Amino acid sequence: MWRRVTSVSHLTFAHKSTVNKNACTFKCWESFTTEIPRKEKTTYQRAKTPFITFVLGGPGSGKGTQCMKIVENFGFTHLSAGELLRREIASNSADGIMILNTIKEGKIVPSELTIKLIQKEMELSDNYKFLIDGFPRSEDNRKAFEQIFGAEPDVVLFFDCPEDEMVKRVLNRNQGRVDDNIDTIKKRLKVFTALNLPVVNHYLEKGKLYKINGVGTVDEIYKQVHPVFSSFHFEVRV
Ligand SMILES: Nc1ncnc2c1ncn2[C@@H]1O[C@H](COP(=O)(O)OP(=O)(O)O)[C@@H](O)[C@H]1O
Ligand SMILES: Nc1ccn([C@H]2C[C@H](O)[C@@H](COP(=O)(O)OP(=O)(O)O)O2)c(=O)n1
Ligand SMILES: [Mg+2]
Repeated sequence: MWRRVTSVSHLTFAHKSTVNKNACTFKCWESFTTEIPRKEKTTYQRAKTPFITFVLGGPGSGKGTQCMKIVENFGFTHLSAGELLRREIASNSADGIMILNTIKEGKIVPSELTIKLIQKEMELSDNYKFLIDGFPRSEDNRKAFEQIFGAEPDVVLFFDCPEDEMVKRVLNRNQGRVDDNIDTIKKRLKVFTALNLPVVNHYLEKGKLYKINGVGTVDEIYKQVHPVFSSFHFEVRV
């Protein structure tokens, strides 16, 4: 269910993909009715233009879980910034200790480092559809990405979830993560409010934000997510 919650605007900024350029779009869509605007038939696959989705939301808001369903249904490649950083720690790379200490403190790793890891994965992939999960987490992340890639995302999903629900989920996550403890979670929530919400507001103003109610069962939440992508006429897997 979707409804328009803010005014109409034209996208006039520089964009790598020509498909959405100057397209008339709405500032923000919030789940309310299943009717969301049908995008014109796209040529993403033929053109191999990267289709970039940023997946935002606080810790435990369900980003990774919903990304798995988008991958299953629409064949995206899922790049979790946090997962790439954890892999870097595990590989004992030169930056590993710094990344570990940053994550333990609930802080944000320097943008250039995270972007380098994302970029490497994108270059290794044959796919053109990417979910970049947990990125950008700050205005600095966002600006550095735009500068390095010379592109903006096509879609930004934002999983809106109350803090108490996020804390409950993170404490039950059981993945042995160094940052899934109450002290670090409190710090991460503060960092989320201070640094990530400005990014959310930026994309709201740009007309790219799809705000998803992150409370409910996984399937209930995915029912709000699916129409965002079907509106782009990607092939749906059966
Ligand atoms: N809708 C939901 N209801 C209850 N638990 C959920 C829901 N979605 C995800 N979870 C669980 O909550 C935890 C955090 O989800 P996750 O997808 O890892 O969130 P994020 O990537 O935003 O931190 C995981 O253990 C996951 O299985
Ligand atoms: N863009 C990013 C993404 C994650 N990080 C660091 C800081 C985050 O607290 C941790 C974990 O991120 P991750 O996205 O895996 O966390 P959640 O799935 O939201 O619980 O990684 C970062 O520094 N910069
Ligand atoms: Mg995650």
